[in-house]
Amino acid sequence: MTSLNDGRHMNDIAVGDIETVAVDLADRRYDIRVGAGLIGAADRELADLIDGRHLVVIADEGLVGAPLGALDAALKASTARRVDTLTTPAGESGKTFVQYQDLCERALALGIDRRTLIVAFGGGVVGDLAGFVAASLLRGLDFIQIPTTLLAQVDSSVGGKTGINTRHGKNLVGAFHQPRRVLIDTTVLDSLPERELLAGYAEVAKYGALGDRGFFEWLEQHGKAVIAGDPDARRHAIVASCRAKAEVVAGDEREQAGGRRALLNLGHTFGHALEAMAGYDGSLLHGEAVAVGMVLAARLSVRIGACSGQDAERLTRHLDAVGLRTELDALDPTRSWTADALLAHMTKDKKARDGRIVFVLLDALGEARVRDDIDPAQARALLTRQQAA
Ligand SMILES: NC(=O)c1ccc[n+]([C@@H]2O[C@H](COP(=O)([O-])OP(=O)(O)OC[C@H]3O[C@@H](n4cnc5c(N)ncnc54)[C@H](O)[C@@H]3O)[C@@H](O)[C@H]2O)c1
Ligand SMILES: O=C(O)C(=O)C[C@@H](O)[C@H](O)[C@H](O)COP(=O)(O)O
Ligand SMILES: [Zn+2]
Repeated sequence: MTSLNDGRHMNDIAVGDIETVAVDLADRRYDIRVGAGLIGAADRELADLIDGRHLVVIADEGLVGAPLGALDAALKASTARRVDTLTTPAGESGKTFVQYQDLCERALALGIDRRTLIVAFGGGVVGDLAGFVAASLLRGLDFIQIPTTLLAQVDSSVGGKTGINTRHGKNLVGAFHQPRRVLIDTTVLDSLPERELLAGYAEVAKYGALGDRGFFEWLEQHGKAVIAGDPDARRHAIVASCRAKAEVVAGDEREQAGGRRALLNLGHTFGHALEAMAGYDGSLLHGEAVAVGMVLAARLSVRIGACSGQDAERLTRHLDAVGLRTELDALDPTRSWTADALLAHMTKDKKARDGRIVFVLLDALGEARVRDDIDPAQARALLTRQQAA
């Protein structure tokens, strides 16, 4: 493992083969570029977009050191008119109104204009926050995503959902704002702590569970290699995930009723409620909540007769096998995750309609469906039973 501040210059890493995944959104079409060493090659990779512009990098403060140094050096070697960097606190507790306001004010103090290009450099927190800053500053600035966590590389940097948390729940204030490009440097994950890798892996497994049984089977064979850092396995998992997400987003950019994008919320109806209850304090990471949320969604699917117990069990076994927690009680045994409190949070989910909770459930492993016909008593009974277990 490479530490963040070991002095190694990421510009020194040779750029390997690069794969391109297109997000096909007509006039807002963009490319996701995946390869080793792309941060140090950002000047070349972004040359067509930089073109004499003022760049404002919004970076996770935890990346100060080698990764940010490498990006800064590459951007300063580009044709940018000027490069400024604003850092913002690491972790979920930083995805707030306060940080959003602070970043907007600091960016405005730099003398930005409508040609300023925002560069989001960090995990999903910084991507969502910087994306929302870009969506709203001067009513919309171009932005680039350079994701540095597994979660951000496979999910949050793609698709244009940006936003912040509120005391009422996750991502309740935000905007759809697509990036102009996504630059995925697979080597930056070498410094990511295992807990964060695992949390990101939950979103990788999600793509298999919701729509691609073949990919899920591949993950059963190679998931541990993805987490351990095998370069080929990791790259395959990232590219396959980006392809899956790009396809869904291209077909349903804004999560319309009846569209497919809501499927990407598998595990999130329960997961976001768990995160809200945990208080965004780092005790429960987004991906960790999604893993438990997917297991609860699978069990609810079995309970209503939509999915076989074997498939639900297989999903749980795989998440368990790679090292993710799958049971409510394993999250924090001292906390009471009561059904009432969880259901109250779930009614505030953005998918809810007219007071009805909308779930993403499984018909089978690899086949998910959005369900607005679930009696909340079924979810209550499931959650009550999980607690008693
Ligand atoms: N917009 C979307 O479509 C979407 C999709 C999924 C998740 N999300 C959001 O993403 C957020 C979670 O993102 P996350 O899991 O990336 O968490 P994160 O952004 O908090 O990053 C996790 C931690 O890793 C550190 N870190 C980042 N890169 C590193 C690196 N290369 N080496 C070492 N440490 C590094 C950060 O400082 C932070 O402490 C949640 O807020 C979630 O709601 C959004
Ligand atoms: O991109 C999407 O669409 C997703 O649902 C991806 C999720 O992994 C992500 O956590 C997203 O932010 C959740 O969406 P939200 O609309 O419930 O905030
Ligand atoms: Zn998610």
